[in-house]
Order: sequence, then C-alpha cells, then structure tokens
Amino acid sequence: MGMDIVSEVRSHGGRQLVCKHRSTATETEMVFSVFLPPQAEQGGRLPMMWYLSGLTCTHANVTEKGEYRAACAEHGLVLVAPDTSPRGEGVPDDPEGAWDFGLGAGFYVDATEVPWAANYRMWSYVTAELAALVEAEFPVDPARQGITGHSMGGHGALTIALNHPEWFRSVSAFAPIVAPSQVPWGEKALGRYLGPERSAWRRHDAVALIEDGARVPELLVDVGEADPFLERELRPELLERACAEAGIRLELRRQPGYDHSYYFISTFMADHLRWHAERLVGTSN
Ligand SMILES: N[C@@H](CCC(=O)N[C@@H](CSC=O)C(=O)NCC(=O)O)C(=O)O
Repeated sequence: MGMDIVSEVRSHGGRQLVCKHRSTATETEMVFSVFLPPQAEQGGRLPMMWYLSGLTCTHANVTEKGEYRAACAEHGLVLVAPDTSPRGEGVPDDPEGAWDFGLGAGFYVDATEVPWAANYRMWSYVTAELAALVEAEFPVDPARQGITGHSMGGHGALTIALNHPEWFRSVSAFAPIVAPSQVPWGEKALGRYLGPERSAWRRHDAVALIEDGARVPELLVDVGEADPFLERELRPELLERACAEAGIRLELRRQPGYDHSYYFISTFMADHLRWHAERLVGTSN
C-alpha cells in the first residue's frame, strides 16, 4: 500500500486532493480524488461518500464539475472519486476506439476474458484495494459509508451496494444504467469483459440482482427527462418495476428539461449529499 499526493488545493475550508498509487488489482498506476472537509482537521473519523463516474470520465470530471464541496463541507463528508478504468502503456482499449468500452469504461467488473482480464479489474480495485487504501490514509469511518454515481457509475454504485448492502448506509444514483444486460452499452461491455454466458452478468446488473433477491432498504435516483440516453440505455422504468416487486423504497425523480451532463448532476448533487448525510452523519455504529 502507499500513495502520493499529486495536487492539493484548499476549498470550502477543506482540502481537495488528487492522489496516485500503484494498483495490484489493475497492475497499473491509478489516480483518484479525495475531498477532506474542514471537520477532518478536528480529529476523529468522518462519514464518507463514494462517487463513481460514467463512461469517458476520470476522477477529474466530477472533481471539476460536480459541485460537491460546499455540501461535503456543510455535512462533514469525505468524498472519494476513483477513475473508471485502468490506463497506461499496454492496457488494451476498444479495437475501434469507441468511447463506450475499454479505456474510461471499466463498468466496475473484474473481467474474465482475454485480453481484458489482466487489467480491467475495477470491481476488486474499488471495493477492496481502494477501499483499504482510503481507510488507511484518510480519517474515514468505514461503518458510515454512502455510495452514488452517474450513468455507468450509477450502475457501479447500485451493483456494489446490492452485492454488499452491509457496507453502505445509503445508496443513490444519477441517471444510472439500471439493467446493463438489457441495453446496448451493457451488452457490449459485459459480453466482452465477462464472456457470452449471461448468468455471469447477473451480479453486475442491478435489476437482475433485485430479481435474484438482493436488497437495500431504499434508493434515491434522479434522471433527466431530456437525457438522450434515457430510453435506450438507462431505462429507469425497469428499476422502478423491480423495486416495486421487491418492496424496495425507490424515490425516482424524473427532472423535467435536464440532460445527461454535469449541468444535471451538479444541480442535484447537494440534494443527494444532504440525503446521504441524513443517513450517515450523527449516527454511531
Ligand atoms: N461521446 C460523448 C458522450 C459521453 C458521455 O456522455 N459520458 C458521460 C457518461 S455516459 C455514461 O456512463 C459523462 O459523464 N461524460 C463526461 C462529462 O464530463 O460530461 C463524449 O465523449 O463526451
């Protein structure tokens, strides 16, 4: 373990860091960002949020455009934003250079297929390696974690939480891909990373996980009604139906006029963080 701080800036009374480390999961150097709110300077361990990003993103998209720091400082939340794939020399990419697979598109799975399996291990990277590194390096309370994400990262947040509900007290998503097995982005990615046997995809598909019995108590999901990906790739109605049948409390908010961009995400970011803070802050184990 171990990491280097690449940059540090003061913001909202706290510290915005960008860090890098050598990952044993992906066998590459990985970069992530961490916001430490002002409360981190008072000692003690703080509740933390994971933000998982979408296709084409690095840690930088949400760090620069997500507008989360004021809310994190208000509520005393640490926010960690990982990259979305391994990168660097020798890491394979989509053969056609498409933006929905390969670099920037790790889909939060551990690939089993050649040539992806060597580096595309974002499930292990986020859930085990980075989680342990963050706990070792920063004043976070692992008993008070929330998770959110956008689009492919919303898929990651939902599937990680549904596989490990005991790790998270709160789960939300912005415009998530809720059923990758049933949409073009997901069929392409899961087919290539995990192979053609669709039963192996189910633990990486939020709707399939719920159909198979996975449970979280409640979910907050925002989607934009003007999102060009809504009907073909995101399909929130499938999550709505699965949650209704499973008895999961889903607050699905269809936001009129909003698209898929960080203009949408940043509009509702403070609202999500307040919702998480209500479940994370001021409570003990
Ligand atoms: N081709 C475009 C569109 C890619 C895009 O919209 N990416 C989204 C995530 S989509 C699902 O996971 C995104 O977050 N983009 C980054 C941003 O800063 O907006 C492109 O290449 O940009």
